[in-house]
Amino acid sequence: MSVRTLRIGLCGLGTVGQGVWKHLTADRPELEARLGVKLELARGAVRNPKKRRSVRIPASKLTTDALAIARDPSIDIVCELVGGTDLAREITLEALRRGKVVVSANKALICAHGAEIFATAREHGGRFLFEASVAGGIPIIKALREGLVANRFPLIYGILNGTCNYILTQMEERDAPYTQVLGDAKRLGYAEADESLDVEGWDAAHKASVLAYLAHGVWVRPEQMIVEGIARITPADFKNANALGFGIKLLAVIWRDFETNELSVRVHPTLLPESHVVAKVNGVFNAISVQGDVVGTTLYIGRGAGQDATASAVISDIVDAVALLRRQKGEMIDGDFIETTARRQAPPRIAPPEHIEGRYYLRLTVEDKPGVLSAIAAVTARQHVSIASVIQSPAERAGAASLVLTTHRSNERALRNTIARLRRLRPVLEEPVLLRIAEFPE
Ligand SMILES: NC(=O)C1=CN([C@@H]2O[C@H](COP(=O)(O)OP(=O)(O)OC[C@H]3O[C@@H](n4cnc5c(N)ncnc54)[C@H](OP(=O)(O)O)[C@@H]3O)[C@@H](O)[C@H]2O)C=CC1
Ligand SMILES: N[C@@H](CCO)C(=O)O
Repeated sequence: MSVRTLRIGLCGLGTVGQGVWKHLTADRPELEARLGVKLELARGAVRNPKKRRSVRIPASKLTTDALAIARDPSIDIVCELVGGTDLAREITLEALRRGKVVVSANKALICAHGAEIFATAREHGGRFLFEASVAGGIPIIKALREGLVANRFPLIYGILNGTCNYILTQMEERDAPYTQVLGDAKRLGYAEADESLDVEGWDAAHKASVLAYLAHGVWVRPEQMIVEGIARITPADFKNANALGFGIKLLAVIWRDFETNELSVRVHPTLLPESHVVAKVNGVFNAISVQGDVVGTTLYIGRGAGQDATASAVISDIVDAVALLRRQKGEMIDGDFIETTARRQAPPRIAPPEHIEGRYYLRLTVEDKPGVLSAIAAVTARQHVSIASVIQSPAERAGAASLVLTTHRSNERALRNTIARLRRLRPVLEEPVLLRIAEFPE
């Protein structure tokens, strides 16, 4: 019996694409023996074919026309690794309309166009696989969709951006300047082509949107989330957090109250108790805690970005794609691909800010003179925000003091109102810095 050859097209041969090319080339004999097919890295699309790359790719296989790969009838599996949402959407839809399997690492694309992509796949018998889109090498999509299918998920939280975790770790451990560490993260291939997506929290928001869809069956847009990045965190915040017994992590939190049927999705720098396992996850590593109503808490840790970890996830999807393609199309049934683990129940509503509760850390740079603290306390009191502790230290600017307040339990609405009023106080010299204090179980 002749062995079937499956042809793979890689749209994008940057950090991730070259990793896939490298490892698939090295592992091909082993994979082919296991899968019972021949795998051919048939074509690759790039913007600049003359660019030097870390893998050797015959010029005859390269094109600048990524859509030609999506439309090529001889290509069975299309890997969309160009990034962005415009060309990436076109590649994905063109390939799915032809019944191909599309493998993607592109969380921005899924967050913006996931509903359209899944609908197109369903309509045309294509398949869309996206393990690499969340948490790099951690198989969190498989865990949610397959391993935890028996569960509902009241709480999913964790570190979803490797670049930010790398930056925060380096700032805390080495006292390294923010811009220098960001430059290192870019050189190491962790950061997005537009690094503001990382440091402003949007990349983690895109990933949280993908996880929220898998867990709850609704697409939550970034505008419906609280999204705050790490750019305003200073070495003083690490010092203050340490003094209070905390570390600082950029966390994504997906919380659902099944009684009120409300859902909130947010991304923000968070103070985590130093003893918390997620607080100890450093560098480019990601960590995701998933609380299931049947299983309890499960935790996933691994490299969240970078060439090899991401290639590992893409290759796992390619292997799944081979299994899907080996089955007769006519025999495919809905159940062989579970799109979301969410139950068939009324979709959740987005929780209003007054229902999102927690404790807060507020850093203010203020004039160092009598009456300032009481003016600030009057504002918090009017918003029913109760202060738990105050740390005062000299600020960097002359004549100013840095005030760090921590609060008892309050809510997002009250804190928003508090900050809006504090901004208007004359002795408050800079934009307040607000961090959340985690209250998660271990
Ligand atoms: N880097 C990482 O750690 C991770 C990245 N991802 C995601 O993977 C995807 C790819 O990321 P990454 O590899 O880092 O990105 P890169 O910027 O390194 O690579 C992008 C690739 O796409 C090619 N490309 C861009 N525009 C076009 C175009 N118009 N036509 C043809 N080719 C084009 C580029 O060509 P050329 O090389 O000629 O410029 C390059 O090869 C993104 O969606 C990203 O979010 C997901 C997980 C981890
Ligand atoms: N820029 C992303 C890549 C992985 O999705 C990160 O740093 O996490």
